[in-house]
Amino acid sequence: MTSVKNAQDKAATLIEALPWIRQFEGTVVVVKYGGNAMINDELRRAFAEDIVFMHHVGIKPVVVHGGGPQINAMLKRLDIKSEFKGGLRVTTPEAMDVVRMVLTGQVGRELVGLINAHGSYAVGLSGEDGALLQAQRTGTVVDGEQIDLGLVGEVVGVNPGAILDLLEAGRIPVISTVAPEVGDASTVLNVNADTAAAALAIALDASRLVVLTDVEGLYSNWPDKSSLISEIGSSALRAMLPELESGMIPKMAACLAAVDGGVPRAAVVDGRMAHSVLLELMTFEGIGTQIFPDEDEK
Ligand SMILES: Nc1ncnc2c1ncn2[C@@H]1O[C@H](COP(=O)(O)OP(=O)(O)O)[C@@H](O)[C@H]1O
Ligand SMILES: CC(=O)N[C@@H](CCC(=O)OP(=O)(O)O)C(=O)O
Repeated sequence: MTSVKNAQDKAATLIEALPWIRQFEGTVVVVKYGGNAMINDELRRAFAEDIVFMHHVGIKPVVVHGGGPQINAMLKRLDIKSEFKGGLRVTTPEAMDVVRMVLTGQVGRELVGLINAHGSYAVGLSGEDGALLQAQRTGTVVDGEQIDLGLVGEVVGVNPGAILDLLEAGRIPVISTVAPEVGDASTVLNVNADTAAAALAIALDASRLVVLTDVEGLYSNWPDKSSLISEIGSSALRAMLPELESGMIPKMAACLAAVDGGVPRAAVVDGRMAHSVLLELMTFEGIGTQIFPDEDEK
């Protein structure tokens, strides 16, 4: 009897996914995989399974990855100092070489390998390939003071041609977020992966931006973990932005930019939970924090 009940539960779970599969079929979903969410092999494998599952039900996943902790580890090994201001890494030319090497040569390669354990789907590329991203140097403001971040860029242009070609060919693009500087393609800039994922989601007309990180979502009263916000409209989030700290600043600014730019929903979910991408996309409740445009306010 138990096994029949188990089988029925499994069938119910599959059926729950049906309206979502219908809704997202044929659409682009940009999934940002944060370095802090790449905790162990089991979770990384579950992430790759979610992406391959999406591909097989007719969704077009585009993976944009981070790798902040992995960059930190390599900088430490090489004895290069690095600090964050306003959630962004102050990037010297020496650090930039490491950022590019780790994101494109290490983290991106590993993700491609994990996805391709299921078949030859994933193709890795960076913002430099096919002039995918163009970036402009940017600073940040901390406590009212303008800070120079060095070789850090914000995305000012996206050439989605290379991605669209890959999607058309049935591939899964895996993107690392270093980008040539506008007007000087020989200089590469370090772009925060959340920022880049939002720009790509807008340019690709994505139906969702899903951001995996190492917290359940956005807390209204960080670090009080009882204050998880399950959904928030764009104006309310805009009002919260000046209060946010560290990595949540670029993350929430990116979700807001995506929704303002026409992406119907952005969500921040807990990448420490296996299959968080599918749970967010394919269940009625979703998980984490979902950001919606003001006009959808109930
Ligand atoms: N209001 C908040 N709600 C949730 N997390 C917050 C908040 N403010 C700051 N944080 C911090 O932001 C971190 C996520 O950003 P970050 O470390 O850059 O993640 P990732 O590597 O996934 O991009 C969380 O681990 C948490 O320490
Ligand atoms: C400018 C800037 O801060 N760039 C990030 C790029 C990687 C990233 O965004 O990684 P996560 O998503 O894991 O945080 C950095 O150097 O760490």
